[in-house]
Amino acid sequence: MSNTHDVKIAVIGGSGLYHLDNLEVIEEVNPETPWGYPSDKIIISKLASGTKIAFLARHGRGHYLTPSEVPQRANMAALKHLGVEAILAFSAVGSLREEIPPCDFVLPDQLIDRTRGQRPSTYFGEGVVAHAMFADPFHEGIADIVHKQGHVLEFGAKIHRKKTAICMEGPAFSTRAESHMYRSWGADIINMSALPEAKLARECEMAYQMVCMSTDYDCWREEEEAVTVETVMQNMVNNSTNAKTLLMAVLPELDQAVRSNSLKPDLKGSMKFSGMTAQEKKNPETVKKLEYILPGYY
Ligand SMILES: CSC[C@H]1O[C@H](OP(=O)(O)O)[C@H](O)[C@@H]1O
Ligand SMILES: Nc1ncnc2[nH]cnc12
Repeated sequence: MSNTHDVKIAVIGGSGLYHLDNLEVIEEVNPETPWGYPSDKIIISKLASGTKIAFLARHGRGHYLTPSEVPQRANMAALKHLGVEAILAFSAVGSLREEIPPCDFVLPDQLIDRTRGQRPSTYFGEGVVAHAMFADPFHEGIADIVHKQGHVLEFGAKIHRKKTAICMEGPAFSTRAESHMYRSWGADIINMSALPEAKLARECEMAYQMVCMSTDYDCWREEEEAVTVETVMQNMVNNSTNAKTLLMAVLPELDQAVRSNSLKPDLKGSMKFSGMTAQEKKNPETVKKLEYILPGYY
């Protein structure tokens, strides 16, 4: 595994968050993985403290990939191969709850899948079968660290945790009937990006937490105008300032936790015993591809 960059933390920027400011850029990398190239070049930067972070714009800088087109297997594989162990994944979300107004932040702990099977969502198959544990799709230890720094948020924004996200296919927004249905299912926020990103991070044994930024009330609130890209991007101006402030507050403790191996739960090694396929039945080509993310496992 190439750990030459010594970068253990990655930040994924979503809609409206295409770069981080005021960081010393060390290098831009564009690795070809066995699943193709990532969404864009990965920017490796250094904080004043010396902490390095990798930044990847999920839809590409200039936003040219729809949520369904994001090469999520390549994105997660490239980060894993760089040596990343923890990911803060920012996402613009619609709120399905009165108490989560636009500009509030949310750390979900649960996830409902409403994607349509169009997105490659696993590194397994083609002759190597394995099943990752996914009961808790986000990382509680990272959520604890982020939540503790919620007080730095400006513009009156609050931070919520232990909420349920729903990930839809898009790219069109939901109908009112769907929005009401998601509320009745217990979902609190909605986006188009959490899956398969969270699942692939788990297969790569990387600790992954989405940091969601509310941009709108979707379309369930009859008295409110239904969500448009214009509303989302207006609120993303404040959200993106808050995301950068929060990040700077969170990184020192997260870096310390990752480097001292004290981030819990520890996912390292979790995929080692998840394989089902008999040695003699494994497809050597797939085994070779998997070496890129989980060397020596299969
Ligand atoms: C521009 S509104 C819909 C779009 O915004 C979110 O993107 P991201 O999660 O990358 O911030 C949402 O998931 C949709 O892709
Ligand atoms: N209402 C919404 N539905 C899906 N994804 C979103 N991202 C931001 N707002 C959204």
